[in-house]
Order: sequence, then structure tokens, then C-alpha cells
Amino acid sequence: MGLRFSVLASGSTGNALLIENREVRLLVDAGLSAKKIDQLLASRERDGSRIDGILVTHEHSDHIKGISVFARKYQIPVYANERTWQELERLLPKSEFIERRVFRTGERLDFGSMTVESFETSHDAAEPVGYRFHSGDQILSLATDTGYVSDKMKALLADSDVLILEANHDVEMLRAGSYPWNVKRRILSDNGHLSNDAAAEALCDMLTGRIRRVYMAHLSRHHNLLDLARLTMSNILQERGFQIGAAGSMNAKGVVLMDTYHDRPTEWDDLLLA
Ligand SMILES: Nc1ccn([C@@H]2O[C@H](COP(=O)(O)O)[C@@H](O)[C@H]2O)c(=O)n1
Repeated sequence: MGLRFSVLASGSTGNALLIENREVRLLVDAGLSAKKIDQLLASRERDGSRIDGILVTHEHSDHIKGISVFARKYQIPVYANERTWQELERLLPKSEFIERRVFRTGERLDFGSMTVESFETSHDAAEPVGYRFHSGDQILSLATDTGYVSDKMKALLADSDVLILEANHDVEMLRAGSYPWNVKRRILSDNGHLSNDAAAEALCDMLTGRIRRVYMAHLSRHHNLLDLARLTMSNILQERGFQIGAAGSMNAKGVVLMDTYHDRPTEWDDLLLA
């Protein structure tokens, strides 16, 4: 059954991903106000009353800010692993009124005809995860907020039709930027965020034939630019012999690099399309 998704918002001002097939609709993270999430959903002609679950990647505010209000307003169950739940219970207002579901890291959960699998990422949160969504023979994977892509992650992510992968910063822009040194060190660490170069290097190991599109996600507004991320990643990939396909081209050869935005959703992506 066909999967489709829209990255509703991506970056440290708030993250949310909408994914659905004909029967099931899920949100991953709700890191913006509930009002803003309502607006973003409306712009994709959806609303909160038909969301079957909210999956949480980790407890940082840009991933959970709107969860409490949104989940309670529409009575949507929230899924996270045990250690993330411990943090959510501490951080979220009125968390006792949220429908609490445990999604253990590494397990698969069936949501009707959609199966979701979580996997460990490398970030300075309690128990951060990424997700893979299976519907029929289609797979979408999401890996943001990770300072490092392990071989285990690479193997999982390589087996995806479409990948949403963090490309947070340009290293030189970050080094020259105004963040305090301890923040820069954190971002650059293995528990921080992937740079454009690191994302491309990891991608080179993952482009083994299945991945057709990669969404460059969680870009810094201070230390990155969409064009720079695209150029840096394209250069590295092309140097390694990979072809970069044209966005929007139905018969794109090679991998297509797609944009995400802080403040507006991406167009629907039907995984079935070439
Ligand atoms: N003063 C700051 C600014 C940012 N952060 C964290 O750094 C990461 C990257 O942020 P970008 O907005 O540049 O993508 C992210 O995890 C921020 O929360 C910080 O800790 N202190």
C-alpha cells in the first residue's frame, strides 16, 4: 500500500514529519506549537483528528514542544522508548493525560498496514532514535539529530527507497560563527549533528542501489544554506562517481537531493514515483 509523506518543518525551530498510507497516518515529532502544527497539517489538507499516533525521536524541545497540547487536543497516543518517556514525563506539561505507549528501540510496531521500526541514533539525549516506515514493499527512513552514522545505521538506511537525512551545518560556517565554543564542540561531536560533508560521506556508503531520493534535513539557519548543502553534498557524491538526478524529473538517474524547510512543508512525496 503506497506510502506518502511531507516534512512539515525541519530544523532547530521545530520538527514534524507527516507520513501516511491509505489506512494509517502518523506524525513523527511535534516540535512546534500545536497551533502551528494544525496550520502545517491544514496546508497539506490534513487535520489532527485523523492522526493515529505521534512517534518521538528524542526529548529535545524542537521535537516535543507541541506534543502535550496537540496529543491531548486530538487524543492521539504518543510513542517513545522508556528512557525518552522518563524525560517526557518530566518535561511535558500535563503528561499524565497523554496516552502513553512504549516503543522499544530496535523493535517493530504494526500500525495496521504500516510497520514502523526504530533504531538507535547518536545524539546527546536519553535514548534517541530514528525510524523506518514500511508499507507493502516501500520503505522511508528518517535519521536526523545524529552526530555519527554507525555501520548498523548505514545498513538499515541503505535499505530505503527514500531517506530523510540530517545535513545540519557547514563546518567552516559553524567554526566561524557566534555560538559559544561549548555549543560548537557539542554540535561537532559524535553526539551532535551531521555536517554537510559527514552526511555526504555517510551517504556514499549507503547508495548501494535502493535509495532514490534524499531529503537534506535539520539545516541550521545560522551555519548552513540550502544551496551550500546541495553543492557540498553533490560535489562529494559526484567525486565518488554517483550521479545526482534532477529534482522533479520523473526519470531521474542517480540520487535526487531534496530540500526541507524550517517554516513550510515539503510537497507530498509518493514513494512509488520514480
Ligand atoms: N545557543 C545555542 C544554539 C543552538 N544550540 C543547539 O545547537 C544545535 C544546532 O542548532 P542550529 O539552530 O544551528 O541548527 C541544536 O541542537 C540547537 O538546539 C544550542 O544548544 N545553543
